Amino acid sequence: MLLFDQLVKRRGARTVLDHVGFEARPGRVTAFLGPNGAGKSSTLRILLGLDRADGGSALVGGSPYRSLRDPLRTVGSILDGSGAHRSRTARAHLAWVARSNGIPRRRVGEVLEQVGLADAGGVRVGRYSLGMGQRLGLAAALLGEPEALVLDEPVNGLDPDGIRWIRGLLRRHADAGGTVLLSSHLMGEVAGLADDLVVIAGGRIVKTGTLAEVTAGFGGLEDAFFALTGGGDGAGR
Ligand SMILES: Nc1ncnc2c1ncn2[C@@H]1O[C@H](COP(=O)(O)OP(=O)(O)OP(=O)(O)O)[C@@H](O)[C@H]1O
Repeated sequence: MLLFDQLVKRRGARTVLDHVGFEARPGRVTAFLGPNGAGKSSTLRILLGLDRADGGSALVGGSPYRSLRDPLRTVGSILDGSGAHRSRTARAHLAWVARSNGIPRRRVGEVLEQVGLADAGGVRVGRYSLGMGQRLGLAAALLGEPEALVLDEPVNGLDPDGIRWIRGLLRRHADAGGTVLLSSHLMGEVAGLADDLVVIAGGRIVKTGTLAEVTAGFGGLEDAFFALTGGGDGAGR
């Protein structure tokens, strides 16, 4: 379970997160939807201990990320690409992440297989396409077999096959009891995948609910999204 409660973040005089509160529950895929600049990455960065909130809390299974004993075994994440050095091979990168987190080496081969990079594990990351980089980021997120996955714009750079593949992977993770939270600024991507939607605009949560609940009274998710987010104007205040 991922729980955000009254989260406030200020940057200078601007409030970029204004009492953001929602939850992502086990067994569900939760999509965090909003236009560019709405506050999705800021929210996820606080959850993952990369940034501090000015108010409120963000908890992973009841604890702040920084106090987790085994973070990679609790929550796997993708933020800002794979984080791998260009001169390293994918296998070497994953082996390093595994070693520094006490994760058995055998997991490296398993996750490469799981994300469809088994044949590209020996290739330097600098030669990877955008889509391969996304797969590598997901491999690192899966290394510790975490209960929760937190993915910032995971389908960016994936082709239609890749999008179908990641949908299946996230669906299986949730069906096995895991928690999945993914952000997106493209509603079409999440329509066929998410159980629950959380819509943010201008640093405020404007709607939460199931796909049916969020789209009720609108022509579809796209109409709902534009109506709720004010036509895509997500610039904070
Ligand atoms: N390091 C920073 N310094 C100053 N302002 C920032 C910083 N990071 C984000 N912001 C601002 O905070 C607001 C929220 O940005 P954030 O990246 O969280 O939005 P987002 O919903 O993830 O958008 P995108 O889809 O473009 O990544 C924006 O107005 C952005 O310009």
